[in-house]
Amino acid sequence: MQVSHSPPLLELDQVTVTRGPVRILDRLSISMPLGQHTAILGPNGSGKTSLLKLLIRQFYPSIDGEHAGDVRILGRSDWHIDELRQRLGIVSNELDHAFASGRSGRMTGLEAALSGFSGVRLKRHLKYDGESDVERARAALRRVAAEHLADRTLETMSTGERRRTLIARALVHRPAALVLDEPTTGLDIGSRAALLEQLQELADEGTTLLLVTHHIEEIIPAIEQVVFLDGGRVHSQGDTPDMLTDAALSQLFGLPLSVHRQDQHWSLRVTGS
Ligand SMILES: Nc1ncnc2c1ncn2[C@@H]1O[C@H](COP(=O)(O)OP(=O)(O)OP(=O)(O)O)[C@@H](O)[C@H]1O
Repeated sequence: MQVSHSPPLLELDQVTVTRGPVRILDRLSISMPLGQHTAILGPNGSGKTSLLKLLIRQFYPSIDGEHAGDVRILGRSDWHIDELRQRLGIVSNELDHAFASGRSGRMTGLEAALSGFSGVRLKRHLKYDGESDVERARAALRRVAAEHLADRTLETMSTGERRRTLIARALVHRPAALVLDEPTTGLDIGSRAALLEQLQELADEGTTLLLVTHHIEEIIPAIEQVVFLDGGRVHSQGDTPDMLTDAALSQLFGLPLSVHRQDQHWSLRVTGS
């Protein structure tokens, strides 16, 4: 593990988020060093999307009694969203849907990558700094083997092609970390393997990965730490091989499961009761 002396990538200290009577996140505490590739794994409804919304400032901690939780990213709580986007690349399912069709879907791969500089989602709002940014956007597309998609519109791309283009969009600022929300959802077996290999390469090149998922197959060899989320709380956390056991995953997902590992790839099967 290559952990830097920079502030942690992410620190959540006793964060509660409530909506009416619903306690979506419940005194959640997580600390994740920069340089440590981590997966947050949890069943449906465990709070994964809500955690992402905290990172992109769509959710804020709720006051819980006397206590207000704190979300610190790279040591700071008070980020402006534009500034934050330069340090933290985020590819969420919501972003993926937004770019799949409509006016955002009419952007080309290159325009979509360029839109990462200002975070806009429409071609007419594009703002970037001339040829040097165009070259950086092309370099980001190259990093995820998507340069050939530069002139194709997103609405004509396959799910896997669009996903890679959006990862390039998140990479244009060369962020310290990349946050990915179930990155292989909707991808066939070949596209999934190719994308996971590219994520492994990005991790090897020094981009910290934070993967939020319920697919154990997405836990690539680079992932060193796994945090189990359940009912808006951290259920447990630890080194990947210690966490991905039959007993631990059966308990997390609430049914008998058996874990398999072959050539550093994880998979999960439901076993007979
Ligand atoms: N705005 C909201 N108002 C009320 N309840 C909400 C709201 N947003 C989320 N929840 C509830 O909070 C819980 C966690 O939701 P969240 O979407 O974060 O889970 P998740 O782990 O991402 O699930 P999935 O894997 O199905 O996407 C769920 O029970 C959900 O119904």
